[in-house]
Amino acid sequence: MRVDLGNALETTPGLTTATLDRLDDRVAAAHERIAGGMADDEFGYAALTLPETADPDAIYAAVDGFDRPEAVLTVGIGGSALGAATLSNALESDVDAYVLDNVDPDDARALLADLPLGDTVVNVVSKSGTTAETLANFLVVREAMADAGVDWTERTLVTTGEEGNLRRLADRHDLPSLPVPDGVPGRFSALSTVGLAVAALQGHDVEAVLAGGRDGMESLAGSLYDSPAYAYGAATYALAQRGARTNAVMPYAESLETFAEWFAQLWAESLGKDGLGQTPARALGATDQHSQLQLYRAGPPDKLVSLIRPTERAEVGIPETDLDGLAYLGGSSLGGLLDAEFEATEASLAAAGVPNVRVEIDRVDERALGELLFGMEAACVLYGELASVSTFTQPAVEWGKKAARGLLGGGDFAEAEAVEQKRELRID
Ligand SMILES: O=P(O)(O)OC[C@H]1O[C@H](O)[C@H](O)[C@@H](O)[C@@H]1O
Repeated sequence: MRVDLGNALETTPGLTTATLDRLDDRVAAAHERIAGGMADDEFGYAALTLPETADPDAIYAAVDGFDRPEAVLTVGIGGSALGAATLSNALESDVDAYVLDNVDPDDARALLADLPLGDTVVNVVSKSGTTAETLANFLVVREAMADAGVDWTERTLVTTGEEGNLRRLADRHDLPSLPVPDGVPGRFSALSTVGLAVAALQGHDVEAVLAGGRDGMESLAGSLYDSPAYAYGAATYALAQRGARTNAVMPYAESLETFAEWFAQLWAESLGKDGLGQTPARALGATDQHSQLQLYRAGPPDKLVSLIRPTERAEVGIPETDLDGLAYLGGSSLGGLLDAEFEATEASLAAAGVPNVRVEIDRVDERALGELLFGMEAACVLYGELASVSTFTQPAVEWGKKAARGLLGGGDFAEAEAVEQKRELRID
């Protein structure tokens, strides 16, 4: 992963090299804290050791019993789904991957009607084993399988913590199961059993993903000038301090569209604390040049745009044409056009004084994705250290989970009472 901060200099809000130099002492101290947390397997920091501690053989062994399926359906939400989805939507496979995260009845019904249930592996993932959406969806999927005459116990893989409803269910039915590693919050679990089981089921090279993560680990250092991940974390932090409240993440590759979703959870849940944080916005280049870029360039000067691209792409030539005004496209390629759009967007933002950061990987493959996921996690942890927030908790999300559970009669939660107190100003 390579990071180029040039277009964040002398912008509004903006950085100067003097700002970065001053920040670098704090990066050194934060790096020591992070390295210490990793060495002691502290909660959260342990996620950054996954490239070394995750066991690919255990993952392969857990999925071994399922002959290459036609499809894999992940039932999970947030950190229990987005890492796996990022990998499966980035990498090609003849095993189709689907995610059931939301509890939208129309969507669930349509998905289940289309799936070849007899040849699908259901990958249920929940760290807590109690998330209402995941368990409800799983009950629906299980019933659909039974209705279709499929023995769900033969087609289900469970990934969960040591306790909770899902662990009990796996034990009761002797289902193949994987543990969620200790000390790893869901949004930091992409490089663990949570994110990698689907990759294994799809025939991807799990070891290469972890090797990419190790590349990322090795590039952590006590100076932002020596570490692309820390350069990204430090620059985004400093820009946020100066007013870049929104970070629009814009990969220039369809295959990385889900990466932006994964990033959004990582950034929002980890850093949105104590009135601080940076709102992640999801965009896709070049498509969103034609919808969102106007705002990013000419709207309120409270944004940073992160432009992400692979430097190698598939070669698809654009045929020559003698149509007036289009001849310039002929002989070029779709990738060449996309790269030109990427560079034009950077320049257009820079010309308007809007800070933007370039993040590049060599190509969209297992190794580069492992490095990218690790790099952004490390960037986020560094940002959290610099901002002094509790990066690895999500109390605001837990509040809503309790309120919903209380409403559904799943226990006595004071949070549910707040729902009754909703104010109204109705216009019918
Ligand atoms: O894995 P689970 O326990 O089911 O949790 C799934 C998700 O639930 C919550 O919304 C948390 O805020 C997320 O961080 C988590 O990823």
